[in-house]
Amino acid sequence: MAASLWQGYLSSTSSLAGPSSLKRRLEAEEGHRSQAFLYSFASRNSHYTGCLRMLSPSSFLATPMQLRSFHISARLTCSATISTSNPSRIESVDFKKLQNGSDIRGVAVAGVEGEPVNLTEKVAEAIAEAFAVWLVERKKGDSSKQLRISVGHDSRISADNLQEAVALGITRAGLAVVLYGLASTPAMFYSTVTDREDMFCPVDGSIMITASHLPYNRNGFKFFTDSGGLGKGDISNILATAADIYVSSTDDGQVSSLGGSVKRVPFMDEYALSLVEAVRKGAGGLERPLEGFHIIVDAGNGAGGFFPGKVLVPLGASIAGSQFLEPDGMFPNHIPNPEDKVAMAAVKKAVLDNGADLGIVFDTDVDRAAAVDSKGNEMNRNGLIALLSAIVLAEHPGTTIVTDSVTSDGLTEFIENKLGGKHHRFKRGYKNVIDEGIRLNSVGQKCHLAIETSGHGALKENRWLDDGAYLMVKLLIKMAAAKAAGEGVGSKVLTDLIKDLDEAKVSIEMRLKIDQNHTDLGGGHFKDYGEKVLKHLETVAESDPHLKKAPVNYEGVRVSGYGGWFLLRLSLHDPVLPLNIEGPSFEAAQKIANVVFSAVKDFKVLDIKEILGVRLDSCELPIDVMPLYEKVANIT
Ligand SMILES: O=P(O)(O)OC[C@H]1O[C@H](O)[C@H](O)[C@@H](O)[C@@H]1O
Repeated sequence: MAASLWQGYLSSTSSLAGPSSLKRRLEAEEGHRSQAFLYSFASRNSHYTGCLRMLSPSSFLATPMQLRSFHISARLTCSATISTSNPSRIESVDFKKLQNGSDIRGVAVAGVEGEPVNLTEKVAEAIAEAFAVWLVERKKGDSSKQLRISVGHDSRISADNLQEAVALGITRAGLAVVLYGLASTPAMFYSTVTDREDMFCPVDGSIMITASHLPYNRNGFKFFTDSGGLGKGDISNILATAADIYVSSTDDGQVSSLGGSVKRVPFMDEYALSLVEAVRKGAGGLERPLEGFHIIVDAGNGAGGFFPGKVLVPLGASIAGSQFLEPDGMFPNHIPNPEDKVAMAAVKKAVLDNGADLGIVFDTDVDRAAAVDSKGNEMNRNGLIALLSAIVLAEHPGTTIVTDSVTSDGLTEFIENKLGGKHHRFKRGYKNVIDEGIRLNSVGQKCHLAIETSGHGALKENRWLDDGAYLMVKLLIKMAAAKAAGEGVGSKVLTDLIKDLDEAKVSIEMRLKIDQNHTDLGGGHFKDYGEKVLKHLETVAESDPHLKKAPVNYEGVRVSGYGGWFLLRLSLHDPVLPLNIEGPSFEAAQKIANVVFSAVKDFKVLDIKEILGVRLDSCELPIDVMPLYEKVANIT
């Protein structure tokens, strides 16, 4: 039996508790990883899973307690023929719980109390295999060639392990794998519609390994074909297939090899070039249309670090002061999330400190974005929607703008009365919003932009690709065009576009939890309970002369009154009723909060502490409702 000797880094990313198997994964790196071998085997008395990889010091970290610094250099002797004589059945997993709307999300790294790992490598393998099976079924008319799937990931610490597992699952189903490494979610969709055989494109399907802005211990998957992101129904089917694959597999120590159907290509370069070309085209064909502009990017240590060097620099912009471009799955600086106040404050500070013209912030996987102008004014949430609406409506007068449900009344007024467009306020959820934009066009109602307050957004001209980077491309084109027209360099052209947007003085978002362990729930489903709360609130609101129910509304209860509005709705995923309130003053917001409070206070399963926080004076606030006042920091 010939033994192979390897040297590299050994680290643990799994629970220290329980009789979990030991897996060692060895990857030989030769040149550009032209040859990759994957071995796995089990050991009953080990209490951690391991990962060994050569020359890859950055991503393999230790237990979450010491994640930043734990690296053990090890010499391991490993034989491909090792096997156990007693194969153990793998631990049971509730695959349904991994569904998050049209995404898959789970806990991939152990160590956070109350959050056991449910997205193990074995689970990931089964899910990837199930996606491959789904894809084969869908493309069965085209059986002449081996189908291929691209795989990319964001900067999470579990990314490399999951990527290997995903590649294994796909090859087991007999499909080819194209690995992109660190990538953005929109680039993955782009790979399904790009004609570049030297890059193995178009691929038939694509998997992005990401959990967006969620904490470091989570991870998940998004799936694409050339028709866009998979929907909820497809994800449910894939998870059901994956559960079957998973239970019929054993952790038997058999050698698995990725074989030769795995390729690696620098696809992000190709995608970045498409953004560069879009700006050049939009700016009248100039090679360096951003010459003279100083633009700062804050990637929050996610996957967006490519943007300054590969998009802005070729266009001629200065990127000095751009920050947090290095991928770091512990997100040491701030959460990469354009809705997050700390993230927005960070990019704002960088813009002001450096005297830049514009700041751009991305979420972890770059399907969401926001901006700040040279004065530090934030252009996110309603502001970003207003800005993109102004740009799109100038190109397509009268078009419909589809948004999510938590957009402001001020935005409607701006789109309809100032820009002459139509605001179609739909449901929360980027896929809901984008699909609605596509549907409207199919029934003859023109729509060119579908965008959420979260910073997700898609344009018809860009194949409805949900792409934060492309939203920023639209802003860059506007700035470049203004410069070319002799209107000067800077972001004033953007600021001016939304000067008539009337933003509410107070904007509050709360998430009222439905306690699933409460005896009053009586074993019922939280969604049914939430619906009861909403029904009751609706009845109360209808009988209150100060209030007016929104005439058209697609989810929850949306009501105007006291110069502002509220929306209470069921979360898309969680046992939570998110409550949004906007008002012209804190007093008005309090009055609105009182309405909701009085209506829902007898629903004991609902945690209404947060509303209490709005009702009381700050001096009377109990400690546990204090966080509300951070939310109220939106008072302008
Ligand atoms: O309904 P919520 O819990 O507020 O979540 C709603 C959000 O869920 C996910 O994060 C989706 O990616 C977003 O598009 C959506 O807006």
